[in-house]
Amino acid sequence: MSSIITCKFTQALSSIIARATRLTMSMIFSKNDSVLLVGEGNFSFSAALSRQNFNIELVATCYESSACQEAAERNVDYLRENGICVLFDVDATKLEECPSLKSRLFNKIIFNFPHVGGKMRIERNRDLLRGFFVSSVRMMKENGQVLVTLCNGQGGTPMDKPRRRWDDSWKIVEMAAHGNFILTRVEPSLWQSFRDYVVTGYRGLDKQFHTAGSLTHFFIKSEPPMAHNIVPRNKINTSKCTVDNITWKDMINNIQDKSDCELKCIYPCIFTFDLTLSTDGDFNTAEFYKSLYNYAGSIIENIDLIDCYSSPVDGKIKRTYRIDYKSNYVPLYRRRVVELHQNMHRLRCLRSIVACGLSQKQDRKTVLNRIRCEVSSGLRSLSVTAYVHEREPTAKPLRSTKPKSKKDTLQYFVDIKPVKTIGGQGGDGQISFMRLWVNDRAGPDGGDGGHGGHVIFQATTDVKDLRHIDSVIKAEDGEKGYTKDCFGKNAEHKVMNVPIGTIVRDVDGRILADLEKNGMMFIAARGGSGGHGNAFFKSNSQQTPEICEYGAIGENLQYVLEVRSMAHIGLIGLPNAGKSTLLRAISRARPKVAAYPFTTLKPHIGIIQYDDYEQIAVADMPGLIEDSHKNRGLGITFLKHVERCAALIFILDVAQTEPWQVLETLKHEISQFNERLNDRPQIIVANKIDLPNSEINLQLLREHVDLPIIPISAKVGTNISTLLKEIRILYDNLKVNAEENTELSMYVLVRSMSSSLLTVQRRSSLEIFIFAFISFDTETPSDGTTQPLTAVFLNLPIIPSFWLAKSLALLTIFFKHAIFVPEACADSGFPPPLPCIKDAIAWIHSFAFSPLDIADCEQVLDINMIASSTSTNTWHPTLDSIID
Ligand SMILES: Nc1nc2c(ncn2[C@@H]2O[C@H](COP(=O)(O)OP(=O)(O)OP(=O)(O)O)[C@@H](O)[C@H]2O)c(=O)[nH]1
Ligand SMILES: [Mg+2]
Repeated sequence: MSSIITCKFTQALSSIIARATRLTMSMIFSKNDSVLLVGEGNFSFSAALSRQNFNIELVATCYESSACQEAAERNVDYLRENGICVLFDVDATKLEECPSLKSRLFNKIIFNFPHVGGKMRIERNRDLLRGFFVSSVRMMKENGQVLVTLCNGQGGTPMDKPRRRWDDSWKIVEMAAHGNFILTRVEPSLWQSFRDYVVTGYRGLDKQFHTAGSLTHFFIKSEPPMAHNIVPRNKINTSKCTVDNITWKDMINNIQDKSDCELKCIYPCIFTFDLTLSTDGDFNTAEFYKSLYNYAGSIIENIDLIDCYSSPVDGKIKRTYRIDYKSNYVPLYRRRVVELHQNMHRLRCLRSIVACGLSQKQDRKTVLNRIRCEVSSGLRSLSVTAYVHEREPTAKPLRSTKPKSKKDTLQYFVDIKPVKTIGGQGGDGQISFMRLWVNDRAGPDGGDGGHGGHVIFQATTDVKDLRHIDSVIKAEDGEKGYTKDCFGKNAEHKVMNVPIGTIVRDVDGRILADLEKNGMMFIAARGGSGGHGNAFFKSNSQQTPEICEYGAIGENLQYVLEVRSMAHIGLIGLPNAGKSTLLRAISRARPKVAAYPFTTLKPHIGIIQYDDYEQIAVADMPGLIEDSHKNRGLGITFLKHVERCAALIFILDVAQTEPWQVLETLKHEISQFNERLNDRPQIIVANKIDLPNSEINLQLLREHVDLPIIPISAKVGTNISTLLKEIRILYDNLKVNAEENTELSMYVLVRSMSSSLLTVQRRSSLEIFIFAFISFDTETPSDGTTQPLTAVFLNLPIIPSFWLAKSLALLTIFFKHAIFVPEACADSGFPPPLPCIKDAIAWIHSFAFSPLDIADCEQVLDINMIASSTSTNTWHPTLDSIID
């Protein structure tokens, strides 16, 4: 009986839910609406919506190029059977690029649970939303709506329970503003009653999103801010407002300026920025408010005077106002408001603006930026590059919101490290004899020892310096052999990660390897091989050998590791110029700052992050002084670090007199270390412009130095953003130049001339084939030539002699030029280079099918013969000339 009641109750409940759903849906969809569904992972939502029979025209799209799951395939079949258009490969941020959607407009565009995949990618999810709104505005009919359903907390509106921090949310209202949409409604997810709707999670069907508390956001199109919609129609009469302490709220209180637009944006964003004015005494607040009211009164929520002070530079009174921008009708996003805010300079009545500070938080009490120079003329002419690139889009530096660590662990950048590498010892062989109960002399069964591990340096992006490398690196030893023919275990190789671009030198300074690509390895010390056990020595004549081998000792070699590129940019300046302060201001690095010279003794690296995920490394250096090259101060040996920076920033303290002399000194000192350092791209920065006299010194510096100068205050934070933009422009130029140069660069790096293995890498797309013969047949054949036994193909593995003929012939098909490395033969005690190479050429020539152009080969050989008489390093220019 009770089960019948339950059953009836359930039926009644589901029919009520179904009716309620239909009612809600009928309020959303009108008859014959064309609806575009975006990002339909498994098409279950499209199928569920079509089953409701709302008389609407559906187009279902998804990002993937096919339906990968069975359920998705079923849904697609169902949709197609019912005449619904299903499109694959549709990017939600480029809807207009889809050929089938190009000429169509829709009443509704629905995007449920947008996500880029992976966890915690807030920035990228915001980009997705922004791109979607910008794209969908082109696909909308007039009065169309966009519906976006997000998980609880993602949207960042007060409807989210619990509400996340604004900067931790996807900022849907601001992202929609990029497409000129405003939020008009937020409802608990409309589709919860769709039984068949299975939300695809970011890990596929099996891990779904938490849809509890999800919200559907409704957006409509609006107009971007223009004069007619941000300037209020009702004008202010300021004749009565002569009091100086009048507030913004008082002034606009009596003005009812209703917009024609009926639909209001709910939960609009508020943007708060500061404005600093230089006043001459008779400042009229009412007139100032009126100017702002007539400029953008509809979107200004409030204005507060937050600071009023007398400038130590020019003695004028500075007034800092904090302006809140907010609109219920016009879509606002940060960059748009920043432009509006900065355009205030154009207002004649506001010519005295000295700074447009951008405040991070509303409740912040301090004035962030007090730029002491006139914005309209001064700032624009600060730097040629800044001026030229002013209108070009440059990536914006990101400010880290995470607080810096308070630990006082000093972390220096280690870019040179001498290391001793010891390969593991091979395990000893075992002597043992098997005894069985029927055969107590079953023979020798001592196993071999395992091989010792190698020490390997591997280039990886995971590490940036050599701080973690110990001065002695020893690989594990192999295990000894066991009885019963059991072999000892080979030891694991010891792989040490080094930064990409690490150069391995031997103790004499010769370059042995350049690990310039991710994953490249260099075997620094080979482990010894394991010794044979006595079972190995069993022979017909010796059935019970009582001998075994000891494991071989691993190689013990010393190297010097060097990181070729330390940072993109190096900071050069006198002690106390503010280099460390600047690095602290622009990055999360924490070099020590103090008012005494030579605070910094070793380089520090800081990373500047940009909003296009580019990272620029900046190195803080110890201070340089006059006659550093004569070993005054810390000397100039630390400039070897500067050699590894692609560009330089000269920091001058303009609070001191004659800063141009300082610049001369710095340039002279670095030229004493390496003349070519002065040719590197540079930026000149005038620091400490917050101090008295800096204005005058800056002016004089400009007269003496004919280069762009960026005035900053590293301590106060003035003009840092301009500097960061300049750094980015410089970096982009560097990248372009680097890409152009790599085509023709090529290095030949030889590990150890006396060793039998050479390591050479090809660093260009040119078809050059490099090889060396490392051993020759000692038995001279009748024709008097020697024959190569083993060759090392320097960009290929070792090829044994019996493969040599064929392999060589095959290889020469693919390569236009060949380069011999003759030193290998010379050093390994085999015939002297010249006859040996001639033999080799004759030998290659003897192949009937060899397509190798001997003329070319000989020409190359001539050059190489000259090069081979000098050190390895001199090969670089030689090889470059070959390529040229
Ligand atoms: N007023 C003012 N003081 C600054 C500014 N930049 C740096 N300082 C001060 O100058 C002093 C030296 O700053 P550091 O950053 O240690 O200088 P440094 O160039 O790294 O000095 P060394 O490491 O000794 O070469 C500190 O007391 C800073 O507070 C600035 O822009 N304005
Ligand atoms: Mg310092």
